Amino acid sequence: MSHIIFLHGASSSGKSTIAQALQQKMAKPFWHISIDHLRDCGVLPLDRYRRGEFDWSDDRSAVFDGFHQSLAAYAASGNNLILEHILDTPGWDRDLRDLFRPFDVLFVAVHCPVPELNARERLRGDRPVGSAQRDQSMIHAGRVYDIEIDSMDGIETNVKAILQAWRSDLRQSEFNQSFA
Ligand SMILES: Nc1ncnc2c1ncn2[C@@H]1O[C@H](COP(=O)(O)OP(=O)(O)OP(=O)(O)O)[C@@H](O)[C@H]1O
Repeated sequence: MSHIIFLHGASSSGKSTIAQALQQKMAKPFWHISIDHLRDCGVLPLDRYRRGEFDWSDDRSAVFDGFHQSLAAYAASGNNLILEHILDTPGWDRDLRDLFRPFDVLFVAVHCPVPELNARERLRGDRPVGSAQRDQSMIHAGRVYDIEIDSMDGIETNVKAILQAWRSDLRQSEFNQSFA
């Protein structure tokens, strides 16, 4: 059975940083995958959306549906995934729970204190400061995780905690088959 380690946190909470470090520590190959990777390698005609030639709101749903189904297809073919993603749209949680049913999913909350989130956004300089704070205040509500980590504990501690949870085989999140 393929494994999916799902890092769920606001933008700038540290998901990519943790995913990269975790990938180096796993005893088996794990893909590190995110919608950002599609965005950044030219799969989508982003410049044409930005110029207004296409309307992103017409296409967003199809893009993410395809992304979500591709994740399940990768896993169904025997690939293990470290997924970083944000469940910020109604229905995505249900879609992913259905798609990931055949797989072993470790659902990880990545938290970060608000002043640090704002500082990271300020440093990145490519997004409005405060948007991550807004996301963070909403995306974790009602979620049930296997493990919750705080980015301020440091990458090494976070990776160790995730590895320990993954190896424990104890799964209690909303992605678990027996979750009621
Ligand atoms: N533990 C940490 N301590 C200090 N800085 C960190 C830490 N983790 C990440 N950062 C920094 O915070 C910024 C955002 O980190 P990262 O890209 O990992 O977050 P993310 O959650 O993947 O964000 P996004 O969803 O926007 O891609 C980066 O500049 C990164 O270097």
